[in-house]
Amino acid sequence: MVEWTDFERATIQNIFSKIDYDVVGPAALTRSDMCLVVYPWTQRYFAKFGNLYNADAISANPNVKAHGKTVLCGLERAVKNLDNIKAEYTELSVLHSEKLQVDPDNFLLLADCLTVVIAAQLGEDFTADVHAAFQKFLAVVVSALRKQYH
Ligand code: HEM
Repeated sequence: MVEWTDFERATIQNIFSKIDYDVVGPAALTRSDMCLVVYPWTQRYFAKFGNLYNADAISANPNVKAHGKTVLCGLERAVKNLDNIKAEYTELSVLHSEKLQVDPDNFLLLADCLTVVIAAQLGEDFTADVHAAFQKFLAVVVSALRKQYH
């Protein structure tokens, strides 16, 4: 069972209330310094999304953009269920492991990309304490996503 301080709860809720899902999710996947570009092996999971030929193609790809928002909506479920993230993510974990066969090391890469984009969005509000709370949230999310891997 993960314990959250009041500060951590408030900080995580606050971050998600401030960010624009249509911007942050897609940016974390597609910005030229972000996940699908910097870690090109992550592209193999998205073959059906069409043209991922180079950074420009990736950032213009509407399927990838839509998926960025899907990931943020997935994270929102965790924010709304901070005390029960593992249970909330059971199906998502099974999906990524059994059906999509995503190498779970990639979760951390995407988590880091999200952190960079959110830090840029929050600017000076992204203090060391906020960073620590967000990092903890992502660690719990990643651990929940890994839960159903055998
Ligand atoms: C923070 C980590 C992540 C979260 C919260 C997350 C969340 C989600 C969600 C909510 C879906 C949609 C599930 C559904 O349709 O029921 C999804 C699908 C998917 N995810 Fe993830 N994901 C994460 C990391 C990753 C990573 C790192 C990869 C691969 C490198 C990946 C690959 C996929 C693929 C290929 C799909 C299916 C896309 C499609 O067919 O439309 N995910 N993910």
